[in-house]
Amino acid sequence: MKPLVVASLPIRTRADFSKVDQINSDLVELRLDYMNEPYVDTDFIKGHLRKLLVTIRDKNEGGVNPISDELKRKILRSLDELGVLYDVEASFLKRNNVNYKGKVVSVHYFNTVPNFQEVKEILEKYSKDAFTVKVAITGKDNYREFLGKVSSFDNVTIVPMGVDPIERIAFSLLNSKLIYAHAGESTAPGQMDYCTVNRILSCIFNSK
Ligand SMILES: O=C1C[C@@](O)(C(=O)O)C[C@@H](O)[C@@H]1O
Repeated sequence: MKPLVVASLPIRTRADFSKVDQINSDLVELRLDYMNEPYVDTDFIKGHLRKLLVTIRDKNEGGVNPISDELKRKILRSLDELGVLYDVEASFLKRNNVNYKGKVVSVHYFNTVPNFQEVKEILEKYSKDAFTVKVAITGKDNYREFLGKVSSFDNVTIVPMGVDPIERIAFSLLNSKLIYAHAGESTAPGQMDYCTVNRILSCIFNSK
């Protein structure tokens, strides 16, 4: 199945929200952790519900600015009331009671490839009810074999980080619900621009 293309967009100021309307991808990820004080424009969210994936990335999983669990919990709960898709780390869910059903549950390893059992437990716990469970891993050691094992699970999103961006296309064809790309400014190593991703996937899936 063709993966959904997520254009990841750093949001530093309220003016940055207006960039969403210029982006023609399946989803636009609003990286609110780029803001010093994350701000949710409720009217804007309501007007773009089906296009948005809101992320407030924990600093210890690649986030830019620190945010307290309390503030993040409050924002995620308000986003849940609006019915908008958001990303929440499995590690955050261990500490906080917020809804993950129909949301992106994520885990990120920027330095090493972890023990598979750790990720297997996350996949088994969340993949039934989440929108998808996303596993993002740095391109070191046995990361291909590791992500190959992740691809055998249902409802996963596979993100190899810091490698040739074409590998994201390859893994997305294996079995990945989402493929992350940039809209001019990368939010992680190894992203391709979303227009190129759209073009490549159209060639692959329109030719099938
Ligand atoms: O978790 C992910 C994946 C990502 O880290 C990437 O490697 O494309 C980019 C982040 O913005 C997103 O929240």
